[in-house]
Amino acid sequence: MLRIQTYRSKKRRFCVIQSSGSQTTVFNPILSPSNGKPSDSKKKSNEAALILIRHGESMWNEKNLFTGCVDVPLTKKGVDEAIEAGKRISNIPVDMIYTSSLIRAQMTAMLAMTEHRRKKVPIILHDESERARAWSQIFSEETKKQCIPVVTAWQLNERMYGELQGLNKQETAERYGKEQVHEWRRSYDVPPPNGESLEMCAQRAVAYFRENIEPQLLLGKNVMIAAHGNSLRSIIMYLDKLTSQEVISLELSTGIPMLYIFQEGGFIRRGSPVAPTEASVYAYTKGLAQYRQRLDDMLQS
Ligand SMILES: O=C(O)[C@@H](CO)OP(=O)(O)O
Repeated sequence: MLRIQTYRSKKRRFCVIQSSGSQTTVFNPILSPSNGKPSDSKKKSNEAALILIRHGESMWNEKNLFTGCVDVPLTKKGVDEAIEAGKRISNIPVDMIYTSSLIRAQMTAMLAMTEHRRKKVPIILHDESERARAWSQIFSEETKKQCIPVVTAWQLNERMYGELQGLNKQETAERYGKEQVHEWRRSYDVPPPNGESLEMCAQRAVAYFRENIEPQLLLGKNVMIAAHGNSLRSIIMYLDKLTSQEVISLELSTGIPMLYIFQEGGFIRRGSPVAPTEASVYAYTKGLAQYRQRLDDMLQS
């Protein structure tokens, strides 16, 4: 069973961003601009878009090494995948971005946003110290409206792969047997040696999602999460109510964004937008269709 921290409804009323360590920042959300540009979120909405994206190919994906919490950058192919993912979601509103603290997820989020038609600038919030917070302030309200806050959270990091980190996946399967390695990689509750099982990964990733990201969705904020194969598998298990058996066969490709609509407290899976011109995606909700229309109008004028 998933063990998820109980979540107090009181928290849902505040924009509280909890990031690394014990520090909690009260964030003043970037409000909808009033300059005729498309408003990305509605203040009083019970509907919001949620985009999940696994990072593009990393240099250790390419070498077929167990990566886990080792901080490895994207390959050239991974960069291209992130840009391609950005094209797929270029018409979906994004008000806030959450990434893990690992560079491959952060690169993916940033590269994807270079393709977004709204052309807001993603800005990483630094709260590692009081000084880091103070020194990264923006002093123009107008500029703030054209930015997207990016929250980095270690809780969204890849599952810690223990003593498998840095080992070749093929060689490990030859040494310990395919079945054992498959169990370590895909089972719900069997941890790799000295590492995290998916269940342990869920205890931090899903708790973070529920405590920090769901409140934003409830406020009508459209959110993108750039994270990892297993931290996202645990979140999808929660969103899609998968059993510990069903999650075994859940595989995520690198760089493919997945869209959910958050509506009346529930999540509706909408697959992956295939191209910016994929009409059906924008017909999912009236809000998305209207957003896209406003983008078209803005870019024509
Ligand atoms: O090596 C890793 O960290 C992960 C994701 O790339 O691998 P796996 O497919 O075994 O979960």
